[in-house]
Amino acid sequence: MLATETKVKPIDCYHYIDGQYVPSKNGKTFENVNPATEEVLGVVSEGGKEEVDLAIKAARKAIKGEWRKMPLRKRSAILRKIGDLILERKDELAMLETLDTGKPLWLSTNVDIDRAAYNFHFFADYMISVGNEAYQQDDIAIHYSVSRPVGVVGLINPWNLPLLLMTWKLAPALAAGNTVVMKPSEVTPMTATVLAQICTDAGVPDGVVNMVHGFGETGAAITSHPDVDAIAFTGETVTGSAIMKAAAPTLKKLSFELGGKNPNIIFADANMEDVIETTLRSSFMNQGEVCLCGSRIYVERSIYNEFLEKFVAKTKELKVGDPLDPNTNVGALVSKEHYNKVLSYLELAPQEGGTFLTGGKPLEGSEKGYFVEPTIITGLGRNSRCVREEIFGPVVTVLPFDTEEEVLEQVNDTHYGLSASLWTGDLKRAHRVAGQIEAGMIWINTWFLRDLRTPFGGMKHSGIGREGGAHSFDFYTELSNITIKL
Ligand SMILES: NC(=O)C1=CN([C@@H]2O[C@H](COP(=O)(O)OP(=O)(O)OC[C@H]3O[C@@H](n4cnc5c(N)ncnc54)[C@H](O)[C@@H]3O)[C@@H](O)[C@H]2O)C=CC1
Ligand SMILES: O=C(O)/C=C/C=C(\O)C(=O)O
Repeated sequence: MLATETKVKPIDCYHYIDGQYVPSKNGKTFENVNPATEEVLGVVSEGGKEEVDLAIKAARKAIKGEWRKMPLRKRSAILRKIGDLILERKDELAMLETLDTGKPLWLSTNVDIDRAAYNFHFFADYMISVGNEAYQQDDIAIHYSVSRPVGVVGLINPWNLPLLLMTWKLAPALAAGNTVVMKPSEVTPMTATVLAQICTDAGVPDGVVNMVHGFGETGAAITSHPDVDAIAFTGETVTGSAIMKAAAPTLKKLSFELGGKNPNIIFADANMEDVIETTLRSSFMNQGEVCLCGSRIYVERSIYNEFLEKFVAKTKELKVGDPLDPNTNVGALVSKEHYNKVLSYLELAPQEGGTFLTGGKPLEGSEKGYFVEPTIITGLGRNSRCVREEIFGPVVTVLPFDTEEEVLEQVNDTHYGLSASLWTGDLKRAHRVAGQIEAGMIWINTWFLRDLRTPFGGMKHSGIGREGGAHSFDFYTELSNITIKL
């Protein structure tokens, strides 16, 4: 531990199959490392084809069981209970999340774990309020639709918001009556391991929630398995592409939330104080490891210098370091591999003509842990790799622009299309520009303001489909239309 000792002990992570924690049959494990200290937190069972088969078999059996037939109100009450139990175990879960990810403990507590509970509370309410379509066609016929669960769903997740993203998929999947096999990231396995037990404690029948730990090969064994009906995935764009290929022979339903290189567009008439405060969050929250972070910042030329002066000054005030210290703003990057990836872009930036206004290097004086100083780069060309590629760390590029047309052209000149944040005091311009940005989610004069009913997801190489409210239900259900001739 660094500054603060903790009573919560890290856990070894086992698979969860048919309501039981189980090790791998062949005893294979790998180490789980705390990215802030480089200490080994524990071991994780590494699942192979055998564990994936067992988990899918349990889920397949359970799909015929009581879960999907359970009265809606009872299933909803179980979802609510899962949310309650997450909140009851909030301190423990927050600490495990921080030990696994390196993010500040206050962030795990107030964002990740709160939202994980809310994902269940939201869908517990949502599931009892939705109905299906019905149409009367003159005096000829009545058409109505009935829904059923998709079946066995594979939920595959990354390491940046481990419990938040797992529950974002698990809650609607369960609400719709499916059974699941979860595959958390190999880098952050602890909170999903606890979540599996919480589901059982809340009354979810055995076999409905299963989990297999492991690397990409374990995920691939799920995505290619003939007895899995659908895959919901969040992670890298190239992984999404590999999953699509693996899922093709068995024509699985797919939901993808992939990478991004999101623009912040700041016009001269925006409220500078709000701009600076929010840009600080959209750049460096969670060490920049949020798919929605705005890492390409475009500023209208007349306020470019003023923006940079204020933004750099505030960035320099950010405290980087011990995730357990309540004053820390930016913690450790999630793993050595990811740290090296981010550092490789910091090496590249000057070669591409960039200048660091702050940061640009590992945290000074830090001997252990994967800490990188929040970094602002200017002077890069629009085609430089640092401007075009997803770095997924505390690194932003800032470029000036002169006209609306010019900035829109640059903003849309990318394969990604996840989110954007647009800043202006002119309402007409706000609507006009927002309507032309090729992204799934656009915030005006704010960032990461969420309502779980809204469509969440990306276009182009940033994803397929949308999550949230009715959109999640669309994915996790199959519809049959029934027509009665009058
Ligand atoms: N936009 C987003 O939401 C996120 C994007 N990323 C991006 O991805 C990069 C790497 O992060 P990772 O977690 O390693 O992402 P990843 O896409 O490699 O892994 C995400 C999950 O997919 C699994 N997986 C990997 N290969 C697979 C395969 N062939 N078939 C099935 N499952 C597979 C992994 O084990 C993990 O559970 C980051 O540097 C960042 O650029 C990471 C996290 C979130
Ligand atoms: O659902 C949310 O509010 C946030 C989701 C964030 C991601 O999907 C991500 O960072 O990968």
